[in-house]
Amino acid sequence: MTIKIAFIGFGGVGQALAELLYTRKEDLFRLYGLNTQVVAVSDVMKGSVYHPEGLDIPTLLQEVKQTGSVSSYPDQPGLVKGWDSMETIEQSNADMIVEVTFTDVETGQPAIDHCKRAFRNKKSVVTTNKGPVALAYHPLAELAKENDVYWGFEGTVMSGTPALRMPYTSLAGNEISEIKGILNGTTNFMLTEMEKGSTYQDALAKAQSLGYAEADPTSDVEGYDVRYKAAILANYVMGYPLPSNEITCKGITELTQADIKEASTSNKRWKLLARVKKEGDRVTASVQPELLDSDDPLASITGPTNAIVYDCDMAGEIMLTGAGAGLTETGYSLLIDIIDYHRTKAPLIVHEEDA
Ligand SMILES: NC(=O)C1=CN([C@@H]2O[C@H](COP(=O)(O)OP(=O)(O)OC[C@H]3O[C@@H](n4cnc5c(N)ncnc54)[C@H](OP(=O)(O)O)[C@@H]3O)[C@@H](O)[C@H]2O)C=CC1
Ligand SMILES: N[C@@H](CC=O)C(=O)O
Repeated sequence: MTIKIAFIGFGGVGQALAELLYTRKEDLFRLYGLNTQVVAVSDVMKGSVYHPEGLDIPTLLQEVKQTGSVSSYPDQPGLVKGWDSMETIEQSNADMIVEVTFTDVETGQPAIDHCKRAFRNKKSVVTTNKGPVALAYHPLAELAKENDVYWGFEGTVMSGTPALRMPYTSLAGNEISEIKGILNGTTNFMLTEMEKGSTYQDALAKAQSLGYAEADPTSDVEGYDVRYKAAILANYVMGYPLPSNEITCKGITELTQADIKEASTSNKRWKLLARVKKEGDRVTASVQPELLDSDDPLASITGPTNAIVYDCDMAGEIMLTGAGAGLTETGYSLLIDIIDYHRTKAPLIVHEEDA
């Protein structure tokens, strides 16, 4: 059973997943009977290449590293170059679209249209792009269902840490009255670096170089990235259609080094917190820096690590902590979804070479 995969977007996260699919290939087959084949990559600046019988992952990664583009992938019979994202989604023989373009914090595009086009063409989608889930969860979930395809988005909240699957599976049956947490790796990393004496600009540059920040880091530092994550938690975990523009949002841009120093002299720490609260039939959410006592479990979360606390009526408070950003970690989140897809959908797929 082979799952044919097309990458839409081939930046840090896309390349990290490609690397995992290659290096873990034998284990994935041995452990889960999972076989994958990358048939297409389509990226704006890094070019586009498609072969119905599969592309060689080390060659793809090497071409991107050496030339900045997959357009230099060696020509061979059947190879197609130059398809844009929509042509790749529609015309390739991929079963699964890996949507890893940048997250647009205003419109969620072009990722929303990529998901729609894929579902209408009976293709499943796994994504770490927050836009489609934060802005269009309900219509997209409906469309995926109508077309009997899979939609996975574990990495949209806390990267490879199972912040969405855990409440869905392991906390099932609880009434969750509040979800709060540190949900952005870049800003938590920056606050930690600034506590150690780094300037705001140096801390941001370091977060960018480590692959934690968004393509436009304004999304991180102004809190828009966390606002999307809070919307995802409200819509997906709490089942409430909370529009992201109804979530009050303040980032860390007004926090100075003096504020951070003053907090630590009084045994406190600034953290950028999201809170999603259920009150009666309503769910409300906020994103803002909060001053926490140093004995608060969330105060001890440093660097790019994130943490989330689910306030459950039966299980009590459950806290989950782990990576909030990072290329391998986020690539891994897509792999979790692909394995899940394989477990639920793959028995339906039969390609000629499997028969
Ligand atoms: N990095 C992380 O730790 C995490 C990232 N995410 C999310 O994962 C996604 C990918 O992140 P990351 O890989 O770091 O981001 P990058 O900016 O490295 O990669 C995004 C890629 O998408 C490409 N792209 C943009 N628009 C299109 C389009 N219309 N068609 C095809 N390709 C397009 C860009 O092309 P080019 O630049 O060549 O123009 C770029 O190569 C983002 O949505 C991000 O929010 C989620 C969790 C953690
Ligand atoms: N830029 C984001 C990436 C993950 O969503 C972050 O820093 O958390």
